[in-house]
Amino acid sequence: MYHLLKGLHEHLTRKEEFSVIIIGLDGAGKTTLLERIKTLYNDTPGLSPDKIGPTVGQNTGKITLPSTILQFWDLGGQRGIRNIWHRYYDDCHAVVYVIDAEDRERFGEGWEVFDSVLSSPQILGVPLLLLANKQDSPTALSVEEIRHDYEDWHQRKLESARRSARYGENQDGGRSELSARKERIASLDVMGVSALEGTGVRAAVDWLFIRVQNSRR
Ligand SMILES: Nc1nc2c(ncn2[C@@H]2O[C@H](COP(=O)(O)OP(=O)(O)OP(=O)(O)O)[C@@H](O)[C@H]2O)c(=O)[nH]1
Ligand SMILES: [Mg+2]
Repeated sequence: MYHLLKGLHEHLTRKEEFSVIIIGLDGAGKTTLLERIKTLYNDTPGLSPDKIGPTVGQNTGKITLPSTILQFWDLGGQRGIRNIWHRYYDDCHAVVYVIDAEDRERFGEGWEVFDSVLSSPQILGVPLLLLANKQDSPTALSVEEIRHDYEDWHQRKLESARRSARYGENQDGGRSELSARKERIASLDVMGVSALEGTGVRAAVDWLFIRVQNSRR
């Protein structure tokens, strides 16, 4: 009887675990975000921002929510180590792409990388959240401005590719993939956060919590 009840209790209180990867250019604030999430949700606080250096490899963190565990993988964003991201794609349940909303000079590079993430077939159906970080800075672009900047960049890229007839139809696997990507951009969720101050971080975690439940794979 004891074992039966114990088993039942374990079954009823079991938590489902989901993996979330956090990617984006170096310096976007991914590790600061992960450590902020740990501080907000765990008893043991995460590292303070002044203790965080560039990530070579990965950092992990886990938080417990009602009936759910979110396991985060924060991956280094330096150019030379971005090519390991794809190894995490098969097993992730959500993707967070962080952009430094303050660093206008690197938007182009950020969108180029984001575009290759968007077109990765392994994560085509996986919830994807774009976070415009550093909203505490007076010079940061707002969520709307970030969205427009990406849409403009994408439009320009399509036009220049059309001129050289290399993008979309030919190189990227045909019309269906291009339209899947367009759909994805149209329904893209963008949220503003300050990893440094914690603003918007709970709203982003709520988004992840809801989206991973709704799209189990
Ligand atoms: N103002 C401001 N600065 C931030 C914020 N988040 C991160 N930073 C700063 O941005 C710099 C880079 O932050 P990291 O968290 O190390 O960036 P990362 O994306 O993990 O970089 P890699 O590990 O190299 O990929 C640090 O100086 C942070 O203090 C933010 O919300 N606001
Ligand atoms: Mg880092």
